[in-house]
Amino acid sequence: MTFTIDRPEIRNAINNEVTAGLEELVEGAQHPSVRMVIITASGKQAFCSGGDLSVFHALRTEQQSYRMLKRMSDVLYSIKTLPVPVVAVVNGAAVGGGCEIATACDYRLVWDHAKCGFIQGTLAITSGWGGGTYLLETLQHDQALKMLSEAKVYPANELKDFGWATIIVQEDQDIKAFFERMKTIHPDVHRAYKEMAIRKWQKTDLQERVEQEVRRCAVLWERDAHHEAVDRFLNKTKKRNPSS
Ligand SMILES: CC[C@H](C(=O)O)C(=O)SCCNC(=O)CCNC(=O)[C@H](O)C(C)(C)COP(=O)(O)OP(=O)(O)OC[C@H]1O[C@@H](n2cnc3c(N)ncnc32)[C@H](O)[C@@H]1OP(=O)(O)O
Repeated sequence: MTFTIDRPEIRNAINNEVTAGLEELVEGAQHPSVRMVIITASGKQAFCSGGDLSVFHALRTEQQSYRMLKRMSDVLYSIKTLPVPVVAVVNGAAVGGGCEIATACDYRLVWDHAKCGFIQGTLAITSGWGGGTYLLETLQHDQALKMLSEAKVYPANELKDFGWATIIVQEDQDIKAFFERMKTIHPDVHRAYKEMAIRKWQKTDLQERVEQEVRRCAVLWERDAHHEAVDRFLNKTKKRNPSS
C-alpha cells in the first residue's frame, strides 16, 4: 500500500484531513495481502513540513494541543507497529512533524536533495507526535540528542552518516532496486522480523514513552514563546503574499 501526502502547495503540511487519511491507511494495512506500506508525498520540494501552522496555530492551550498531538501520535504509533515493513520515500524536505512521520517508519529512502530535521525547537516546543521517542530508539544516543536539540535541517549525506537515512536516492532506479531486494524475501519473513521489533517495543513501554513526549510538548505549546514563534512564521508568509 502507498500513501501519498498531496498538499505540495503547502509543502505537504499535515491537517486533520491528512491525519484521517493516515488512520484509514492503518486500517487498510491490516489486510493479510498487504506486504509492505510506503509513505511518500507529492512534488520534489517537500515530503512533509509538519503540522499545518495555518490551522494548528488556533490551538492555544495545553488541552487543545494535546488532543491534536495525541491523535497524530496514536496514528504514528499504529504505523510504527504495523505488522509489515513501513518505508518512507522522502521526496523532499521533512521538517518538524514531517521528520517525525519519516522516523516512525522502518526505513527511510532519502532523495539526495532532501534536507530533514527536528526543527520543533525553533518554535519553542519539542517533538510531539512520538518522533523524538522513535529517534532515540533508532539512532546512537549522541546522534539522536544532537538531531533533536540542534533543531536544524541536515543534508542527505549527513542524515546517512547519522544512521537516519537508510539509503540516499539519486535516481528512481535506486528505489526500484531497494524494493526488488525486499521482494526476494518471503513476506512471512518480513512479518516475523517486524513482530520481533514490536515485541521489543511492547516490553520497553514505547507507547508510554510516546505519551510522555506528547504531554511534554502540550505543556510547551501553551507558552508565549511557542505562539510568538508561530506568529512570526505566519506573518512572514503574509508579508510575502498579502492575499494569503
Ligand atoms: C509536533 C509537530 C509540530 C506540530 O505542528 O504539531 C510541528 O510539526 S512543528 C514544525 C511545523 N513546521 C514548520 O515550522 C515548517 C515550516 N515550513 C518551512 O520551514 C518551509 O516551508 C520548508 C523548509 C518546509 C519549505 O521551504 P520552501 O522555501 O520550499 O517553501 P516555503 O517556506 O516558501 O513554503 C511554501 C508555502 O507553504 C507554506 N508552508 C510551508 N510549511 C508550512 C506549514 N508547516 N504550515 C503552514 N504553511 C506552511 C508557506 O507558508 C508558504 O506559503 P505561501 O502562502 O506560499 O507563502
